[in-house]
Amino acid sequence: MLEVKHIEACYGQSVVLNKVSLNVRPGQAVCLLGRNGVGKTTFLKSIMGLVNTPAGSVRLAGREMISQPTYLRARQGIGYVSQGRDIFSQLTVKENLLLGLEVCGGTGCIHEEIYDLFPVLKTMQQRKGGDLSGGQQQQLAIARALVANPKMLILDEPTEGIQPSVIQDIGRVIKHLKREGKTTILIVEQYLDFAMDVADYYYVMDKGQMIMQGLTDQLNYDEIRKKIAI
Ligand SMILES: Nc1ncnc2c1ncn2[C@@H]1O[C@H](COP(=O)(O)OP(=O)(O)OP(=O)(O)O)[C@@H](O)[C@H]1O
Repeated sequence: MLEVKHIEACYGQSVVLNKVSLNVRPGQAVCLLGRNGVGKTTFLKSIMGLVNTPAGSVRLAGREMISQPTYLRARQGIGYVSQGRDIFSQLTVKENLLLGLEVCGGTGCIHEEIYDLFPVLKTMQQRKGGDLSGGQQQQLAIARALVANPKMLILDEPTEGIQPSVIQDIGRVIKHLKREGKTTILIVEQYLDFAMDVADYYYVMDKGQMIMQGLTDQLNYDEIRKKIAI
């Protein structure tokens, strides 16, 4: 579904990613692990066209996207939930969700399934985004990405700073999406237990390069912990 090949990314003169490759097969959930500052967020931004990528290729369902602007990548089916969540604090929960439909030209509606996945959003539809807790904002950000039915959902550290019960809820949603088979998922995560619970395959990044990869059910916990420990 997603094939990233030999991608390079830089901020000005500073090269952050050096020929990084990663594949996510249709219906899979893949996690990208690594210490702080190794380039994980930059990698996701490269997929979305939010950083300068002088070399490499990003294909979604076989289609090259590397020269396309971010909005076209989103329109082709990538839902991206950034680390900061980017909730509009002065808009209501419902208005934030409606913005998710802009990806497909503002047409369509918020299907009941979204509220089934995140019941808290139904009860809080008229509340301002800024009044929600961090965990509720994270759920809103994921829901907003899902309203456009993305082929590929990309999550940047969805558990960061979030209480355990909400982490469990987010884990349940990811597993549900996998079971449904309609959405392929790529997650950057530092919380190893969560990543192993939801993902089928893992990559480990260090200093702008992939250093390990494999099936999560064959993963050696101690070895990985050493690679991602701060
Ligand atoms: N906008 C920017 N301008 C310049 N350098 C940046 C910018 N954003 C990130 N960097 C640098 O790029 C490198 C990789 O950062 P990145 O945020 O991709 O890492 P990360 O693995 O996602 O870390 P974290 O887990 O802390 O989010 C770091 O050295 C960082 O300082």
